[in-house]
Amino acid sequence: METNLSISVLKGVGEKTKTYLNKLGIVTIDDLLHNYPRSYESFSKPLKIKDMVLDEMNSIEGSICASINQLAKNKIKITKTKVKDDTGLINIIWFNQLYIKNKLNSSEKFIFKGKVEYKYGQIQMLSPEIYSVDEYTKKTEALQPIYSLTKGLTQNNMNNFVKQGLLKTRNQLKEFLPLEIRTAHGFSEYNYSINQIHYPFNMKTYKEARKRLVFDEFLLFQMALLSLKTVKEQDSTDVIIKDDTGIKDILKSLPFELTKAQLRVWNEIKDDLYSNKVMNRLLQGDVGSGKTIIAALALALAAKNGYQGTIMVPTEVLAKQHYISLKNFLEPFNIRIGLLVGSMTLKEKKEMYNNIRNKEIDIIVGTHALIQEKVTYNNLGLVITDEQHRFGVKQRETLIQKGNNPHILVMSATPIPRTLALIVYGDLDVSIIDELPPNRQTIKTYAVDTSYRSRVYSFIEKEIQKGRQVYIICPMVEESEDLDLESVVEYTEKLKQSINGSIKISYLHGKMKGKEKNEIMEDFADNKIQVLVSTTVVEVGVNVPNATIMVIENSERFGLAQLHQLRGRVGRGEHQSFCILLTDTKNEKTKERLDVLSKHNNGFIISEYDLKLRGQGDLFGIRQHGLVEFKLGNVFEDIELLKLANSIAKKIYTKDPDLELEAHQILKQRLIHYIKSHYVV
Ligand SMILES: Nc1ncnc2c1ncn2[C@@H]1O[C@H](COP(=O)(O)OP(=O)(O)OP(=O)(O)O)[C@@H](O)[C@H]1O
Repeated sequence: METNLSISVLKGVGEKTKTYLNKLGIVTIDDLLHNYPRSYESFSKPLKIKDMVLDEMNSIEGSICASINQLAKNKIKITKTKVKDDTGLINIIWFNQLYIKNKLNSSEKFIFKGKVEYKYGQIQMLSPEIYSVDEYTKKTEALQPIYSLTKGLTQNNMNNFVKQGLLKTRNQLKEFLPLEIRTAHGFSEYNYSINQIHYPFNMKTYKEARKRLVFDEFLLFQMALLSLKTVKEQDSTDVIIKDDTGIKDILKSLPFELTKAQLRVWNEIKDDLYSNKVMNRLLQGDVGSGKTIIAALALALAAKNGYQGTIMVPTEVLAKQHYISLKNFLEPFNIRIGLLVGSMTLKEKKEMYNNIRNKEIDIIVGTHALIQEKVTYNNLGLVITDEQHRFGVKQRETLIQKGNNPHILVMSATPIPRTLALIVYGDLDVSIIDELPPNRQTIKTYAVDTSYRSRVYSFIEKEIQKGRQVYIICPMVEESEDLDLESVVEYTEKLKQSINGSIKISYLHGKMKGKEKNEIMEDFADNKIQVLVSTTVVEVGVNVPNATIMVIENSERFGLAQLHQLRGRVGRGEHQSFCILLTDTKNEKTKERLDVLSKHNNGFIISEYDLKLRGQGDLFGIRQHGLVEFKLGNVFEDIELLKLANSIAKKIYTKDPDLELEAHQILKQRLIHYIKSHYVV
């Protein structure tokens, strides 16, 4: 059975439904079967009649006392039944289903599942489902899937499609885990697991299925990572870095001293660069901890030793900002910096390509534009990617390929525990900047409801009078039809009416052209714009130390890690900064989340809370940051399985580097499919 058949082969999937399913990432039967339930519900044990809860769904077990069929005045056919157990009696009513009366044999017991209401002066159950005792007992053990939906789809639709999918592929999915691994670690069979993850017989079979499928996800991910990784930790490099004399002068020229944590990390990086092995290091640091200067020093060291270096960042705004910082830090020391981003004109780009090729530039800062075919580097010795989880692994690889075993530094502001980082990022060494520069004041954070908005605006006016600047974050770009969310464009208009007319306000969002965005950010950096209303495009790494207020509208929409990142845009200078989280949420969990932010400023602590507060599979921003997408696996809770997958992936490659053994053929096919669907640039 070909599981990559289109979902259109299923009954009930027409063009419209197909687009709805596509929205959920479901294109083939294979996708459908790997679209696991979001959660499950099970049938609860039947209650005694006296314990029924009014206005809720109840299940009761009882026998029939009497049943009659009647015709009501409005011609509706009614079946009325009295059911009793040892605690009481209840009336049950069905409409237009006269056949039910014959079904209800008075010598048998039945289970009735339905809503109990007080109507016409008595308690009654309306149109319940009817089960035999045996049937119902089975249901209490089984788990019913609940799927994520999109507009146009119902749980019934999804159930129907998945059931058809399972029927079509019945026990013919190709098992790809070698038998040896399955038996050694007690993993259940593939077909069984897929069936059980959708319709578990009971909790035990669900757990078995989940364990197997989580392992699958982790194994494929680890194997993909290893297969894409052409540069291994142990590889030697021809990049020779010996002389750091120039660096001492740069350090002396800085307007600040490096913190202890920065110094430690800088030494770790320097040691790597001095060794004859390729550096493969992850640099983690909380927001505002000062990663940029470390990157600048590493690039300068490479340049002073005759090598080109690049730094690839996810947005043009950030590229421009890094370009300016690096110029300030390094140009006085005869290090030439260039910028390469998509929005440059063809002429500008061509000129930059030439400069790079002829080594008239030492350090190139840019976005994806850096990995274009036309870019030929001249002695590329160091590749830095900032916020790399926004890039596919493949993109990082493409850049590395353009050098001759260059050193690699990956920078990230998403705090994750060290053991996890090691696995999730492959075998990178990890350096952590766990200290903020001195004289930073804690950002005062408040979660308030929208009735405070006008007070917030007065506060904004006061800070602006003092010369400071403000960010306001809204979740949407344009007015949205079905959600009551603030949109950037509308909001800016409203804001202009609500605050002092002389305040300069502008907006920024991801759909604007690169050039336009750069101009706005430059104006904001130069204090030509005082209030910037923006979507989360400012989230990653924007550095305007004069900004002291961060207002986040609809803050309930964001995860903790993202809120922490957003808040990190203020408090980057000497002035006291504030973060105001506006929300009208009544949800206790959300309030708790916002409360964590009000109490804590340290990203590592916040990430631990995030883990505790969020449920399974929805961990602190990893998914939201696109770091790694696991459908079932939770890299924290399933860490043992992740470690196992890591070691088994390595074993498989050691034994069979090109996956040529017979026992690995189906695994290889599955892996190719996985890589194609996850990592194609
Ligand atoms: N040791 C230091 N002492 C004082 N200021 C510092 C120090 N190191 C960096 N800074 C300043 O702190 C600010 C934040 O630094 P940087 O932009 O490098 O942070 P970051 O780690 O990249 O943060 P983010 O992840 O939020 O982008 C900058 O204005 C920088 O000049």
